[in-house]
Amino acid sequence: MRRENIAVIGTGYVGLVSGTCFAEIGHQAIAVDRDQSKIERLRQADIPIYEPGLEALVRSNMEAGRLSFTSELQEAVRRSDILFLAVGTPSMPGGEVDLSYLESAFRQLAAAVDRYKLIVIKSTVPVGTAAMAEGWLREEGVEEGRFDIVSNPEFLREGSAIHDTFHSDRIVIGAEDQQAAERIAALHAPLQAPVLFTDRASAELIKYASNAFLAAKISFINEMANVCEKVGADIALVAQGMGMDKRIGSHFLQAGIGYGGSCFPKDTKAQLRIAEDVDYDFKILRSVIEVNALQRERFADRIIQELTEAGGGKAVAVMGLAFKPNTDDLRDAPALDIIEALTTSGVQVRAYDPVALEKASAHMGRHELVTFHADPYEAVAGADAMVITTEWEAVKSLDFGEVARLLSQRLLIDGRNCLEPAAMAELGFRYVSVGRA
Ligand SMILES: NC(=O)c1ccc[n+]([C@@H]2O[C@H](COP(=O)([O-])OP(=O)(O)OC[C@H]3O[C@@H](n4cnc5c(N)ncnc54)[C@H](O)[C@@H]3O)[C@@H](O)[C@H]2O)c1
Ligand SMILES: O=c1ccn([C@@H]2O[C@H](COP(=O)(O)OP(=O)(O)O[C@H]3O[C@H](CO)[C@@H](O)[C@H](O)[C@H]3O)[C@@H](O)[C@H]2O)c(=O)[nH]1
Repeated sequence: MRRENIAVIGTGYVGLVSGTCFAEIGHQAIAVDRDQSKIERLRQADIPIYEPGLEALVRSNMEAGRLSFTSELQEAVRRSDILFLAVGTPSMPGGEVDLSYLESAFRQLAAAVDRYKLIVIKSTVPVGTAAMAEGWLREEGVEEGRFDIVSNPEFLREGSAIHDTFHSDRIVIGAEDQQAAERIAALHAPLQAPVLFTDRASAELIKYASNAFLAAKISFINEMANVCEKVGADIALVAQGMGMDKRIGSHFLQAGIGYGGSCFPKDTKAQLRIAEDVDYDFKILRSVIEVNALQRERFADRIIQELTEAGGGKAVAVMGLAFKPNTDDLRDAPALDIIEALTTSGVQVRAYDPVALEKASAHMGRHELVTFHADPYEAVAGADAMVITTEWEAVKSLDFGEVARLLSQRLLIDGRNCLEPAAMAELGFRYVSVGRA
């Protein structure tokens, strides 16, 4: 294998995980971030995000001299032959993608293009961005022939990012230049993943299409769950039966309070906007987004209805703040919207999360109706109901006999369908879940 000198620009989830994994498979990787405090922490192998297994991998690759961190972008570019861009591409209020971080990184790196550089866009970007980035480099005076730009979207999930990288379903390489494409494929060869070569526009679109399709699966199963509640069917069995059909597949059919996180909400809105910009009304996607927002609202309404029917309780323990287990990421976390809806109705919230508590309290600030608890039993003690918003193992494995004793009313509302209805009923709970009448 040819050992490449790689710079990864941006050390969020994607930059940090992919830079570390490139080092792990034998390349020389330097990870760059403009956030100096992040770089100082990373140099001590102090990982700013919670991602299982990442710290050990960063540490061992730093010790082996294959991974380093810097805030000097141009220095990193001079020392490297392949540059991966993994900066954020957040949503703007109208759904359009904010490419300002990407543009600024391209313009900054231009001054350091002292010889041929192979530049790879790993950030999720709208169709046409790779072509536009060529224009940014030319405007900065970089000569034609000194670079190629390749699109190589990232498909890892938070919480299982390292596993996903080493067991990738596919590596998509969108390029105009065949040699550039083959070099990026060779770089990934130790991962032994299937490679799909495409043009750049198709690669850019594959990323949005994949996220939009997965989000659609979730909204579909959530609507089926809502129907199940009305007709007295069980969504878990419906999903199981559907998933046994290989054409449908069993993944992403978990009904609940809908999707959140740093990707699905922003990427579905971006894809809708991309379609609008070419005069296409992407009707399914519009509904997927609407259903997802409604699912959170329905759940908050259900909690209030259950509290009222149980005699007007006013305090709930909200278990899980991160948008999914095994991450401390709070971006577009359903729990935060649900807490807001509850407090707006005057309900007191006793919030628990095994890893995201500190971030959540910093993010939400002080609120007279919200308290944060590092101990799950303390969160539950004296509350009128327990609400599950993230299916953390630490929540699923609680001693529910003890929870029943600590709650002032045995009301358990499970937004992730992660507990067994019969077992909860046996403990005397009124157990409410999504789509399981
Ligand atoms: N988070 C995920 O699970 C995931 C998965 C697949 C794809 N993506 C996509 O990957 C991209 C990055 O996502 P993320 O969650 O890792 O982002 P993030 O927002 O967590 O991190 C981006 C990092 O880039 C840094 N940065 C911004 N401008 C810079 C510059 N000019 N020079 C150096 N550093 C700079 C920021 O300081 C920040 O640390 C996005 O486009 C996202 O949609 C994310
Ligand atoms: O059956 C399911 C599966 C997921 N979710 C929710 O969907 C959201 C996203 O989950 P997941 O896809 O596991 O996490 P992400 O880390 O956001 O990963 C998605 O977004 C990334 C960023 O683009 C992509 O790289 C990944 O392929 C894509 O799965 C979370 O809120 C989950 O709770 C459900 O409600 N039901």
